[in-house]
Amino acid sequence: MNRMSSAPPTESHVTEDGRTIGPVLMELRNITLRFGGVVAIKDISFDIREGEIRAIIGPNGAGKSSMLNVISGFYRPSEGEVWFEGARRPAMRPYKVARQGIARTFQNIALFSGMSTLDNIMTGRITRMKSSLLSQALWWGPAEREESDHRAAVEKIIDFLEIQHIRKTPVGRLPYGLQKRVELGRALAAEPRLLLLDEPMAGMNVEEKEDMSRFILDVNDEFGTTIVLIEHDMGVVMDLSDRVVVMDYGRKIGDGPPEEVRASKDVIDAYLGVAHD
Ligand SMILES: Nc1ncnc2c1ncn2[C@@H]1O[C@H](COP(=O)(O)OP(=O)(O)OP(=O)(O)O)[C@@H](O)[C@H]1O
Repeated sequence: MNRMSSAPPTESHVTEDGRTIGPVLMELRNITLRFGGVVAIKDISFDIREGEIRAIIGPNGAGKSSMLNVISGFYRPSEGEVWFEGARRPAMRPYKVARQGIARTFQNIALFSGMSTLDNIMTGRITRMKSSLLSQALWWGPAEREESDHRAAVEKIIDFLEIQHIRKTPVGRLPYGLQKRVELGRALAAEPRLLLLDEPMAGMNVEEKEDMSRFILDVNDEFGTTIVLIEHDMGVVMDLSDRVVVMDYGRKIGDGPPEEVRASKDVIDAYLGVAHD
């Protein structure tokens, strides 16, 4: 499926499957990230357009998670700049980045296992809560009204992800695929503009992968959410993404629509391990 055509950074265009890809939402400019002597990312630049699904792929240790952490604001690059919505993003704490509309899921599930599906998704609303902790604790005035608004938003997500039947179940008792779906729900509860998914299909069986793929596409289609995902399953990457960044040893070795990247000799050599014709 060709879901992407190139367009200038300020212009929108419509994909073959009828989705609108807007102007550049985030730009990574010459990002280098060092951990002591280890250079995890070496001078990488790329952009992320509004409404697109952007994949980051590469072999183990290529620097994908490090890049996601730069995008999320968890890591500050050693060199280079992150531009978000047309402005250079200053160094800021992760919760401030979250308030800018960036949410993520993790490679290993990071839910509260003793809490219900509903309560876990509710924690995703924290960045949108306005009333003070004291008024929430006292269940006072504005806090009560706010709580019911948040509750309504969470119920919508539960319907959207088709998890009504497990809304009261402690997530630790759920099968893996459903836990990943709850984690997606928690990220969606923040109503992000940019959603970062770190290996959303890892450890899933075929059916669970199909379900997750469908939900990722639906989130993108229905809410217009821009999505960046790291994924090892090449079939999934090729089906879902508009554009793919390929990393190897901290460098960018490919960037473009999936079919273009798949045909690149550098990428085949580094990552796919497929014999050349
Ligand atoms: N916090 C850290 N401290 C030191 N080195 C790190 C740290 N995080 C990552 N690295 C190193 O940076 C490099 C890139 O790691 P990273 O986890 O970003 O790669 P990856 O592509 O996500 O790998 P994987 O697919 O295995 O998750 C590796 O050499 C790794 O050992």
